[in-house]
Amino acid sequence: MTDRDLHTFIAGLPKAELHVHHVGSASPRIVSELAARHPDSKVPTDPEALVDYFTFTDFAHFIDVYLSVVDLIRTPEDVRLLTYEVARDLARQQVRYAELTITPFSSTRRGIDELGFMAAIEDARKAAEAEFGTVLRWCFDIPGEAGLEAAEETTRLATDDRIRPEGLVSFGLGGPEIGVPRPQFKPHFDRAIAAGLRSVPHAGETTGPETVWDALTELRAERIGHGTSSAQDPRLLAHLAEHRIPLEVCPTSNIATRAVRTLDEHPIKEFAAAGVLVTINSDDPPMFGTDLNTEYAVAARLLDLDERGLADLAKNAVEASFLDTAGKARIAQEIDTYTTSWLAP
Ligand SMILES: Nc1ncnc2c1ncn2[C@@H]1O[C@H](CCC(=O)c2cccc(C(=O)O)c2)[C@@H](O)[C@H]1O
Ligand SMILES: [Zn+2]
Repeated sequence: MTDRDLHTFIAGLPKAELHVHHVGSASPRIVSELAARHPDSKVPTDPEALVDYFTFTDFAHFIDVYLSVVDLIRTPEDVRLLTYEVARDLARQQVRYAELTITPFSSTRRGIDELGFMAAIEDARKAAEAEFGTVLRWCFDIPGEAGLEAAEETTRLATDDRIRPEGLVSFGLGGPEIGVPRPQFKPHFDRAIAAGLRSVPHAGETTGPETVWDALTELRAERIGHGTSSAQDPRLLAHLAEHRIPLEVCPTSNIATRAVRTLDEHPIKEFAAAGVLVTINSDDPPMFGTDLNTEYAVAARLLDLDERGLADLAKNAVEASFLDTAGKARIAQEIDTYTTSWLAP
């Protein structure tokens, strides 16, 4: 298969995305529009200048820049625009289903009314499903570095029946890991799980495998965001494989935040060799100069996959998703039909 064929195949392949951040998905077009609405911001309005602005020296720098984009989102209408446009970008890549990680605390602490925020994301979700056919679900994450107040507020927004949005399926934990031990959030995850949410913390992105163990044992993680450092612990890899706990792998993100030095050093091969269920994701695509299709092409190169291998990778994400059985079967069938017809003589 030529590179061109590979890209064409991936572009048409029906996909699910499990690890992509709401604000981190704001394209240069969306960022420019928001920056123009709020001209006092330090974020450049010129899409070309954004390329430099989105070049990071380390993970902490990435979070600083990320929060400057969060500062651009000030009204429920900003939230609606962002969400709807993100869904449009996903639909263009044949993403049929996406679990979008949203940090409601960052918006409510900046003064957006909580019910207005929830109404805006739900309005965009319904419009996107009707107009683009892309199904969106939400993961509300705790920005761990903001501490227990943020954890408490995120848990309240995710579990209060008068507030929590219909599309919410899971509960996460993001931001820096260094100096932010996972076990302190056990009570919050316990409450979220009791309220029917699935546990999907980031872990092992910027710290070692012990953080992944903490996510599993303390936060009862059903999937792990990144889990990059799991490769350093063969017993952990065996545990992930045996218990079918998927990793949400985001290769280009790990290079952009300097969590991994080069793509060739990325541990995705070790994960696959250990039998871990690997899913491919884009994390904060425009900030990392990527998109989901590009991440599939990267995975194809690193794992040496042909069309059937890529289709299996796409089906991993469907299997690891929080869709119901019928929803999973529908997308998996679509992937098979597409692949069979592509390969037909
Ligand atoms: N690759 C990533 N790995 C980890 N997280 C990632 C990644 N990409 C995006 N995020 C997001 O970054 C946010 C960080 C927000 C944060 O730390 C913070 C700290 C103090 C105050 C405030 C505030 O709002 O005032 C926010 C997280 O909520 C998460 O959703
Ligand atoms: Zn992430």
